[in-house]
Amino acid sequence: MPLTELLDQLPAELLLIWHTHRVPILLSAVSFAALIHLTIYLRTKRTKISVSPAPSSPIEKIEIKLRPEWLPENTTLVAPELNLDNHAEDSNVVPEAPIAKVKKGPKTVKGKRKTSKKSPAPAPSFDHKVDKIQPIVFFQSLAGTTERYAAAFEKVLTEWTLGCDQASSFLEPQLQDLSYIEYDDYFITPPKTEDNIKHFYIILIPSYNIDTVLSTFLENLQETHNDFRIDTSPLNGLLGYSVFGFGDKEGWPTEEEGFCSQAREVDKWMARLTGRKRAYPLGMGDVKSDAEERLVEWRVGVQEALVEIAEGRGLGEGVPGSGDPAESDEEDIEAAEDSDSEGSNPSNNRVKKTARVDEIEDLGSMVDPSSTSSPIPIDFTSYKSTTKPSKAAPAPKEMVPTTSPTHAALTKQGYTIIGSHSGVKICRWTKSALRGRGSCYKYSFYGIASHLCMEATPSLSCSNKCVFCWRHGTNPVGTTWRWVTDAPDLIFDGITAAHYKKIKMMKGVPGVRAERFAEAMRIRHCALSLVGEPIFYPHINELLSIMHKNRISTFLVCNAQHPAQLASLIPVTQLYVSIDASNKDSLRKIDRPLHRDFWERFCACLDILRHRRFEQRTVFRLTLVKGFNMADEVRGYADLVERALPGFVEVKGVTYCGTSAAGSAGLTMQNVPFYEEVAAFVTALAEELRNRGLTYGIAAEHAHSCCVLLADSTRFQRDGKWATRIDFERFYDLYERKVQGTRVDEKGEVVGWRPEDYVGMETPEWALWGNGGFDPRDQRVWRKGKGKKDGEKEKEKDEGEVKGGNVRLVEI
Ligand SMILES: Cc1cc2nc3c(=O)[nH]c(=O)nc-3n(C[C@H](O)[C@H](O)[C@H](O)COP(=O)(O)O)c2cc1C
Ligand code: SF4
Repeated sequence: MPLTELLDQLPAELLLIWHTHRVPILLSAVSFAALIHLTIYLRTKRTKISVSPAPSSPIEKIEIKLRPEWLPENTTLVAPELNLDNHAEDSNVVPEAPIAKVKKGPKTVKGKRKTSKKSPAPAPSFDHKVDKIQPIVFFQSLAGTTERYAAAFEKVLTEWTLGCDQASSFLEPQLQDLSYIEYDDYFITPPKTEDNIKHFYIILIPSYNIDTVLSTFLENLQETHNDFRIDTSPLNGLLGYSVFGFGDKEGWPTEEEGFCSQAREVDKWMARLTGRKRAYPLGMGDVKSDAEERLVEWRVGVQEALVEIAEGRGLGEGVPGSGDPAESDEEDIEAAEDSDSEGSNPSNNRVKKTARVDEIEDLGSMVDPSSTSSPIPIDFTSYKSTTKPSKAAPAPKEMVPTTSPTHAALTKQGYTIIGSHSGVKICRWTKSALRGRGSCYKYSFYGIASHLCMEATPSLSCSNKCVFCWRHGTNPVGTTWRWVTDAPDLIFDGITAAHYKKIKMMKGVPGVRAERFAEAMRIRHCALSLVGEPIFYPHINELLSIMHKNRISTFLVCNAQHPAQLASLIPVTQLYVSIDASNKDSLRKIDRPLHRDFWERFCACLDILRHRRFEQRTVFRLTLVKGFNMADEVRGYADLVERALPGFVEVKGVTYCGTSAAGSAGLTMQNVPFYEEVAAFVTALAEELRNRGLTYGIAAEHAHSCCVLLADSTRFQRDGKWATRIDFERFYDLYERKVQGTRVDEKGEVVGWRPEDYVGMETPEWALWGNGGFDPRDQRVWRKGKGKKDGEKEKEKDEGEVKGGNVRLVEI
């Protein structure tokens, strides 16, 4: 057949083939495509796994996302600096560039469609023959005070409901922590239960003039009220409610100055959400004076209101639910506007209803751009007003003014306050070393002689309220830097001068050794761990540079709550992160963080530490508190070690100060672990890490301060012997680029130094695990009643000074 004829017939032939074999052809094509897809997928997965190099490799790339809300406020750290490249040397990380702090986008509220503003849901009638009252005691607590009051309150209320004449009308009161419940289950409508169960809300809350979980609760209440799809009074189905606030008159003497401000806000929003079903007036108590008394008074009033309801008389005259018409919504708005203009909590700004139209048009600029691809949630509930001109920001205040009670309390405890936010204190180990009675564990592990060490902080404020913090109740707390800021050189001059002054005062103390006294007049080390959070200070990098320039080593401890600042930190001699718990729940209980997203912040800090391990010595500091963070947490801690791969893990038993602050945090001597218990914990942790193929071993101990050191044996051993000590001079030389480091990039070019570049001498024999950790050249002094017992492993659970009957243990 000629070619032209063949070509003419080709389309018809192909069509015939297609019609005859189309099913197998299609199936083969689909299978082929699936095979290719699967291959690509598996290859990608394998590639991801193999990207993670061995722990000590200096070419690991990790991506750490710094959320916009983590960017510090009122500091000199600006967005472009906030990446992991901001070191004294080059870095190999590709961080996600943080975006400027953005306005919070509107929240999506799930709820039923609003029927009509003018037709609130029918109020529940209470038939005392068949209906039951379910009281729910809600509380929120950051530092534990309200939680304790709420638990006691619920107990007394339960006894009362069981014993009162109307007992048959009451179900057992429930206690609910607002931190754990789903707001939507309770604060959009009353809980769904059997028809004859009617709810009564009792709310106990403290007040915080900073952004905390309480702000979230308040925002939720007002957003629910403002959501046009939800009835303005969706909690009208409640029998009633009442709120009690705990505040502090010492700091916030009057309501105008903020006393119980958030309790007042909650009461206001609950009035709106319930259609004014305030069963008993808002109660308020000052935790430092009359809280107990006020709470009892208020409870009696609430009980009387409950009796009225149980006996079918409702909430009394003039209150909706008793037949009197609800106050109009307009009045409601007016009242809210008034209270706004009176300067209520700035975190609780609302959208005025009259501003709604503008806001709908404005929404485009407020919605998170990432959400625009998905179906746009209908949401006009933002509480941040865009129409109201913002008031000028108040001038910053001093963190610890000289006239404040905090200043007086800290000074009494031996701190010298420098400027208005820095502090220095001579620690007991410095005194001990001056007298030849031994240095702290930092000497055994790293070679820091305590008489050459200064303990200081540039920020007395902290964003946690750890249960074991012995400065508790005296140091200020806060989530953002909002204070007058002192210059770093002034702080440096101030703390060093104060330290020397304190050393000089030791001149006449019996036992002080002349040579050590002379040596102490030249500070060699600074432990930035005294109190508060050093990286909170906006100019921390400048302060660190001054120290390094003066050849003072820096041991900086941070609480893993400020990832942006941690990412921006220049290298320090040894970087610590406090690891106070192995999981979110436990961390919340023990650190009582003020940040809502504390766990995400914590995890981000671990990732930053993982990256930092290539350029400086990184340390996990675990503080073991029996009953809080020890039992069954070994695997959890091992997970965290595996995540951050620190060079060292210091495990320390908590030190106890028998102050009322510790007691009120629920801490007693029973929470202090014995040294054997700490040692057993460390042994179990080391085994768990070994089982995971991680190269940690127990390097050293300082039984005297109940502290054990785990270290990465691939990095801190020399010829099979532990070398945990530091070559400080070499660190400064590396820092000043007088000598070259050995950290290389992917191309093999030197980009900086590694912790291995300033490893010092071998760990001395007496400091090794099993040898106790006390330098034989020093004289060991036993406190009264604590003589040396058989064997070195006696129960050294309360080393410290005895002051006024209280055991005060001093950690550094
Ligand atoms: C950072 C901070 C801010 C506070 N702000 C206020 C305030 O604005 N008004 C007030 O009355 N009390 C304020 N207080 C006092 C607390 O409300 C009070 O200590 C309360 O007992 C804390 O309760 P909690 O332990 O259950 O968290 C504040 C306390 C702190 C630590
Ligand atoms: S992080 Fe430190 S200063 Fe802050 S509360 Fe905890 S122990 Fe105290």
